[in-house]
Amino acid sequence: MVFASNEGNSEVGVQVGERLYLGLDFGTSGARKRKETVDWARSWKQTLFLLLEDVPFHLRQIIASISIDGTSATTMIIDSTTGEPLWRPLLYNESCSDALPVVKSIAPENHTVCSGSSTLCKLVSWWNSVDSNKESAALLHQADWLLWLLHGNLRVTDYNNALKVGYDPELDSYPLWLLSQPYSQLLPSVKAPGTPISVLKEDIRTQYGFAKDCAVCTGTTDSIAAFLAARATKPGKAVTSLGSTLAIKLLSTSRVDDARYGVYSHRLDDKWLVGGASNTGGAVLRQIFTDELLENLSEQINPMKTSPLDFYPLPTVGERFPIADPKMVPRLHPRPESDVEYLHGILESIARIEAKAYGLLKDLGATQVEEVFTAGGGAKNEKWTKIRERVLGLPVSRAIQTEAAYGAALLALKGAQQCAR
Ligand SMILES: Nc1ncnc2c1ncn2[C@@H]1O[C@H](COP(=O)(O)OP(=O)(O)O)[C@@H](O)[C@H]1O
Ligand SMILES: O=C(CO)[C@H](O)[C@H](O)COP(=O)(O)O
Repeated sequence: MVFASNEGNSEVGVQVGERLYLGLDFGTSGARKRKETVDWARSWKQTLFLLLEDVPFHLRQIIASISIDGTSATTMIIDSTTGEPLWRPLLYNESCSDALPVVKSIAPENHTVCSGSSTLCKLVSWWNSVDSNKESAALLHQADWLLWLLHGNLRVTDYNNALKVGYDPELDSYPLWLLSQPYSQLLPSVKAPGTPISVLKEDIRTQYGFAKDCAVCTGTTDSIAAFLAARATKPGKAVTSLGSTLAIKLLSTSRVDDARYGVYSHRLDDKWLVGGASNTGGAVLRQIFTDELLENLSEQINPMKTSPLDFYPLPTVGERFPIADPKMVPRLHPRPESDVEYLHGILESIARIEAKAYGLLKDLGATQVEEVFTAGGGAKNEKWTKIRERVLGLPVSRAIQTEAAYGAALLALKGAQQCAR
């Protein structure tokens, strides 16, 4: 949870008349409860209200707007009247490859939806597996559903979250091949990220003491929120989010989409955020080392030395980008005796995947990457930054704001500015 202020910083020392803008990150570990929690929807809802309670009471009255980011392609099938889930949420990295042949038969070749983990595959998989509730169902993404709990208007999303269900952000509409399907009635209406939808619901506002005019605005995906937080505005600037996964976003003047490699382009105003998300990243590190050990071992690494170890670190079977292969097997052997060498090999192997990813974006026609900012938990690892700089052959630095929640707060600010017009 992060506040942005109209004074341009994220400190919460408040001046008279100042307003604050609240961003909540429901990224992979941002606002998740424990791993063993099975009822995701209940857990997210509880966490949302715990976060509202965590906002210091004296600040609640001056919060002008709220926005939320969530994991991309985390799909909820809900009752269109009550908003209650009709099915368990299908998480961002789940693959519904049973629906892939059908989706491939209706979508253009190599379209972003042609991946088992796309929102559209999840929708089609659900549609084909149930007999009841089809008429009353609606589709929302994780961030949309949480925002609905705050503003009460069902069936609204943003064009970033809608990308993987097939929304075309260039045409600003769902394509005809999608609208002609029987399940198109489930699709939410689409707004730009940071669009004010409504004021905070009366009961929540009075219970928690928020202001009467507190606006709830559309959100975005977690890695776009991390990009926004880094405030990179020129084509050629990129953000690598080293969280549980490794997500890459490069600001480009040209749009590139190719499901064969898990590459897609999100719209960012009049430009494109080209990239993809690999399943490598911090989750696999956490399977092997504690965060404390990671820090200690990293200190002993000489980042100027090339590691001869060639791994493909994945937490489980399956990769999305730069190789889209749901059957890819993790490669983390041979494990050397020295844990420092082992970690060095893993960090360097992840850096090689990152380098391959940026190389691929260039080959597919995106603007050439010039500089990489890092967000997420891995951003604090200076040795890793040095390794990545050597392997990528590019300047790499930690973003000034590494929290995706800050990007969501910037969207809340954008929404509040629209309200003020
Ligand atoms: N010193 C470190 N070096 C590299 N990675 C780290 C370090 N400390 C934590 N991490 C990784 O950061 C990840 C958490 O980052 P975060 O941005 O919170 O992830 P998420 O995508 O889940 O929101 C963990 O998976 C952990 O392995
Ligand atoms: O891997 C993820 C989980 O942290 C990201 O949510 C995700 O897949 C990246 O998607 P997008 O590029 O659509 O934001």
